[in-house]
Amino acid sequence: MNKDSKIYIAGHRGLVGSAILINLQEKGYHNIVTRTHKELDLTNQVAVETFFNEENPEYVFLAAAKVGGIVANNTYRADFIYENMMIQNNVIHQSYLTGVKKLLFLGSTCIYPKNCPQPMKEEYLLTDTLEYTNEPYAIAKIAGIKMCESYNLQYGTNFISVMPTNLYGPNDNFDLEKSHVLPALIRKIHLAKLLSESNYDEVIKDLEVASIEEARTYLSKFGVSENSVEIWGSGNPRREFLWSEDMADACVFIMENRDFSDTYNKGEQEIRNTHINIGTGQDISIKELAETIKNTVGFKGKLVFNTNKPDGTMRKLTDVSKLNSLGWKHKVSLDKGVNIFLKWYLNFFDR
Ligand SMILES: NC(=O)C1=CN([C@@H]2O[C@H](COP(=O)(O)OP(=O)(O)OC[C@H]3O[C@@H](n4cnc5c(N)ncnc54)[C@H](OP(=O)(O)O)[C@@H]3O)[C@@H](O)[C@H]2O)C=CC1
Ligand SMILES: C[C@H]1O[C@H](OP(=O)(O)OP(=O)(O)OC[C@H]2O[C@@H](n3cnc4c(=O)[nH]c(N)nc43)[C@H](O)[C@@H]2O)[C@@H](O)[C@@H](O)C1=O
Repeated sequence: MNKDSKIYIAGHRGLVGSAILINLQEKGYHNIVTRTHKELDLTNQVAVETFFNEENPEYVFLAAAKVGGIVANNTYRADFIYENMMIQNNVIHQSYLTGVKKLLFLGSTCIYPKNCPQPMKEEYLLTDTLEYTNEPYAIAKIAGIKMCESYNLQYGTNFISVMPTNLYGPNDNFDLEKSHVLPALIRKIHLAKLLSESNYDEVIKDLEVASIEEARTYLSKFGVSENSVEIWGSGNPRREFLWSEDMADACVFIMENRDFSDTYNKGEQEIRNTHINIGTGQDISIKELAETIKNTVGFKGKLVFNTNKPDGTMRKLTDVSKLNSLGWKHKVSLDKGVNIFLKWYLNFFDR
């Protein structure tokens, strides 16, 4: 990519897409094309075809997807498989047809088997069955990896896939039902603290409700009160978390420094491992994460584990040796990230 290259970021208002946009702008890339979901529905084949023919981007970051936490994945199973397959089919196929020079497809570490050996190496893809709560999403993501690989092998395209671990950062989703664990716990524990301080105006403002009674009724559905906060599952699953700006930096680094031909080495094993994990290589239990957030927020109440909610995969620690050997390593530790993230969240709701 050079600084004048025409670059399309699909999903530029999301958690990762917004961080990629800032990262590219900071590095001097200035010919960036974006469309909001409202302006261009990527599940619409004709609209995507028209867009690619009119704009002719040279490089594509595919960061648009139907995304959510464990309960959203398990509840909206049809939406997760349909929308993700449609978005990636349309964007990847049109990128091929219009001669895009390089595309980066964002998958997820949930592509690996439920009981995968740890840490998870790229080569463990398709070696066993998947975790059921997010199987539709994972199958769509595996289809995306195989689509990139297949187009490269048959048509000589240069499409690269990356598998991010759990991410968090500015522009994250804080919806208490649909979000991932880190934003959900920041918001739930912060609201519990506000209740414990009788700071009802702030609770009402955060939840955009009419009264504190309405707020309490809503929060009780999520086990949030002045005395305690409900944590889904047993607290025993372990997760790895990467700050979204680090994720964006890794994406731009790979687009700048890596080609499909680097990963495709003509041996069968290499063809199966064309994707690259992106993570920190360090994980933490949900219980430890909840305690860390509780201390950072300064909440004095209890954490209550609800084992009627799913645990999901017990562990998904990424092996990041491939990424590290390319010369990229994360910068933001989880402790630092949780601190900046809490500040971002408080400023966001202060606007
Ligand atoms: N967040 C995480 O922890 C992880 C994310 N990933 C992957 O990283 C990528 C980015 O995720 P993330 O930034 O968190 O997701 P977000 O939900 O924050 O952003 C996704 C973006 O895609 C857009 N989008 C969704 N559907 C459509 C559509 N039909 N047409 C056009 N735009 C659409 C959304 O717009 P709108 O909001 O308006 O619908 C949004 O801007 C995804 O591929 C995801 O699967 C992988 C592992 C972990
Ligand atoms: C990124 C990744 O995200 C999803 O997989 P997940 O890692 O299971 O994601 P999660 O962040 O929702 O949960 C992590 C753990 O945390 C526990 N947990 C506790 N309390 C809350 C809570 O309040 N909210 C949520 N969401 N989880 C909670 C929860 O029970 C689970 O044990 C998939 O979309 C998958 O497809 C994917 O790619």
